[in-house]
Formats: sequence, C-alpha cells, structure tokens
Amino acid sequence: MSSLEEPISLDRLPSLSNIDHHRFSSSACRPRGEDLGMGHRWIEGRSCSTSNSCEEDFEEYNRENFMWWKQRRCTSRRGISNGRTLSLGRNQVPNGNISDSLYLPDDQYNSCNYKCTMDMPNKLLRDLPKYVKIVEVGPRDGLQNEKNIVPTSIKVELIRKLVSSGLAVIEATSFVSPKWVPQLSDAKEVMEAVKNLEGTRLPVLTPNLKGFEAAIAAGAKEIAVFASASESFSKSNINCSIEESLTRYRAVTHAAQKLSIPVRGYVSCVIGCPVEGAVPPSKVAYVAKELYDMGCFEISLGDTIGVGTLGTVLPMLEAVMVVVPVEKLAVHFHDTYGQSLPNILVSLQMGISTVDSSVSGLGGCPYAKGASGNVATEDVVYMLNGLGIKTNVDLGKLLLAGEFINKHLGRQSGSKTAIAFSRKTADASKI
Ligand SMILES: CC(C)(COP(=O)([O-])OP(=O)([O-])OC[C@H]1O[C@@H](n2cnc3c(N)ncnc32)[C@H](O)[C@@H]1OP(=O)([O-])[O-])[C@@H](O)C(=O)NCCC(=O)NCCSC(=O)C[C@@](C)(O)CC(=O)[O-]
Repeated sequence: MSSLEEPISLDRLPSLSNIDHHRFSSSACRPRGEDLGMGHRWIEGRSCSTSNSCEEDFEEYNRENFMWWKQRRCTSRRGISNGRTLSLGRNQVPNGNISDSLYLPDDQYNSCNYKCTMDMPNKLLRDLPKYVKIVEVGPRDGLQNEKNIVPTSIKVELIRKLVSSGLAVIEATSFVSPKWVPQLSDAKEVMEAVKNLEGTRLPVLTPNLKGFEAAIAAGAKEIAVFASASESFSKSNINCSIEESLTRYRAVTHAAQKLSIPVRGYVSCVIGCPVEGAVPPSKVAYVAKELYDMGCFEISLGDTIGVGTLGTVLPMLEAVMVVVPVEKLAVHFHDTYGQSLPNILVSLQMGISTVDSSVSGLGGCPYAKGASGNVATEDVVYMLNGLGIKTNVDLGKLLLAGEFINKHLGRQSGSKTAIAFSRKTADASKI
C-alpha cells in the first residue's frame, strides 16, 4: 500500500466529541419547527434524566419499532402472494437477465411506502426527506478512470439506458484536457449524441473557460466546476492553486450566467486528500461558500478518496451548513472503506436531499491514487426504496444499465444490490 492509499489515521481527523450535536439538525440552516436535531438523537440516542424514564423510553422505543416491523412484514407477505413478480421501481421491467423472476407490485417491493414513512413512529427515520434527487455520475466520474478507452457509442448507450431508468440528472462527460483525461476526449461527440434526450438534465464538467465554451458549443445546457479543499489535490488535479481555480470559476460562472446556464460546484477532498491527509472542515466550508457566492446553484461535497466516516462527515457537514443553506448541498461519496451508505443516511438526517452516485459503483479519480468507485446508484436506490423515500428511479432499468456497462468492461458490478439480483439471491419473501 503506498502512502497515498493509506487510510487517514483517526488521530489526524476531527474528533466526534468536538461536534455541537444541536447544530446537526437541518434546522441549523432551515428551521423545521422541532428544535431537537436528528444528529442529537442519532449520536446520543434518547436523552433521559433518570434511569426509570430511560427504561420507559427504551420500552416505548422497542414497542414502536416492533409495531413498525410487524406492519412491514405484513406488507411484504401480502406482496409475495403471487410468488413471481417483484417490481423494481416505477415501472416493471418485462425482461432482462437480472430480474426476470423477481417481480412484485411497487408498494410491496418497498419495505414501506410513502404513507408509511409519514406515519412512521421511528424517531431515527422520521425527519428523512420524502424525495431524494440522485445525480448519476457514472458516465463521467465512473468512466474517467477507465484505462481502456470506452467507445463513444457505448457511452451514449449507457446514458440512454440511465435516462430510461428515470434518473433526473446524469453527468454526461467532461470538457477537460484530453491530455489529462484521455478517456473523455470524445466529450463533444457524446454531448452531441445525447443533448436532445428528454426528461433528464445532462450537466458536464468544465475546468475553465475553454472547457465551458466547448461544452456550450456541443449543446450542454448545464455545467459543473470543480474546486478542491486541498491545495495539493488542486495542483495535481487541475494544475493550479485553490485561489487560482476560484478565479477561473468566477469567470466561468459569469459567462454561464449570461447564457442562463446553471452551474453546479464541486468541492473535492472534503474529508481527506491523497497527499495532505485530513482536510479541516473550515477549508471545505471556505471553498463551498466561495462557489456558492459566485452563483453555483448547488454545492456537491466530494469525499474523493472515500475515507469519511460518520465521525468525520458530520463535523464537515456541520461546518458547511453554517455558510451554505442545506437545501443547496449534495453529497458525493466514494466507497473505498464501505462507509458511503451510512454517510449518506446521516447526510439525509441532517437535511440534505441530493446524493451523487455512480451506476455499478464505477469510478475513481485519475489524480487521487487509491480512490475507489463512487457509491453504487443501485445500492443507494435500494436503501432509499427501503426507507420509502422517492427517487423516481426504476431499479430494474437501472440494473439493466449497470449490466450493460459491466458486460462491456468485462467485470462484475461494484453494486451489492446488483450482485444480489443477478445471482437471484434476493429472496422476495425477505424483502
Ligand atoms: C484544468 C486543465 C485543463 C489545466 O491543464 P494545463 O495543462 O495546466 O492547462 P493549459 O491552460 O496550460 O493548457 C494545456 C493544454 O490543454 C488544453 N486545454 C486547456 N483546457 C482545456 C479544456 N478545458 N479542454 C480541452 N483542452 C484544454 C490547452 O489548449 C493546451 O493545449 P495544447 O496547446 O498543449 O495543445 C487540466 O488540468 C485538466 O483538464 N484537468 C482535469 C482533470 C480531471 O478531469 N480530473 C478529474 C476530475 S474529478 C474531480 O475533480 C473530483 C470530483 C468532481 O469527481 C468530485 C470528487 O470525486 O470528489
């Protein structure tokens, strides 16, 4: 393991005990009536003044959970009565290798439906968003690190399949230097082929005005700029300092505003940097605020090398939420240490409702050695379905998109959900 791949040791990361639990709640930026933040409950559990009241609380908590679980099981059991069909989202998929024998009606696939979430007594889950916008980054972040050049036609077909799954936003490609990222040197051709696809926004990454102009000429209607919270990563990724990158991005956002082109802003290395190690939350907050102030409509917080845990993600989010409204934030986790799903869950509990992910967990950054793929979109959708949170993504069609790209790449999916369905180990009676 090279020094770039070593996990950041705990003593170099912010301590959980430094966290102001009351400020985890989305109410830090967006008051919601109830003052007690989710973070307070999540980290500290139910607070109680006496041991008696604590036991009563605990009994009540168990009773509530038991009722909820019972309700879930009843719903699931009713759902498998026809034995053959398992719905994987909005629409059923009539054929395909993955899910032929696994169809159930929609509300029975989801362990609890929307109404159930509204009524859910479970204190830990009550404040979750009702809808999560998924930003699919597979065609860009997912493919940019692939050594063998993926033909343009495969990239275009992947995007088509992802569009048909109902994803609201799919990052299509990057208008970066082909010398730096050869895999995406066909950005113009990809964009021209997909620009008229309807029903999905197709943003592209642009590192400077040159990239912005090329993206617009190719038909892009939305772009993203990407800064770093780590000076070293900024240099290795885009060959300039953080301040220089912000100056460039001011020029890009200014040009975009004139054309009414929405600009998303990324902050990478929000937890750790492959060169510098732990990145302080204050630096992340600084870059996030700069991007927000220059007009980015959304700030995506990227754990580029996937080292974040609840203990480091929480203080980072807390710091950023002080300067950028929570509804303008997105989270972007790479799954190097398998922490993405808990990190996403806690982000949702803090009020964030936009999540980046990559079909089949494809991905990695060419300039962040050791970084693994993004969290798999299939796994995120599966988790959100289970929580009764709407995404409008048809899991069956998403699985087929993943199967398509993995077949081309000649590898197994990085999504546990996809693997479970492909092996038909997903037992409908247990869902
Ligand atoms: C920023 C640059 C261009 C600076 O690269 P540079 O070499 O410093 O730029 P330059 O201005 O000196 O130009 C060098 C050459 O590149 C050309 N050039 C210049 N700009 C462009 C452009 N836009 N498109 C096409 N070509 C371009 C330019 O015309 C020139 O061509 P030449 O005269 O030598 O033939 C380069 O470093 C670059 O392209 N970097 C991008 C690297 C990249 O894409 N990394 C992966 C992004 S993923 C990420 O950042 C994290 C994220 C977002 O996923 C979130 C997370 O996971 O946490």
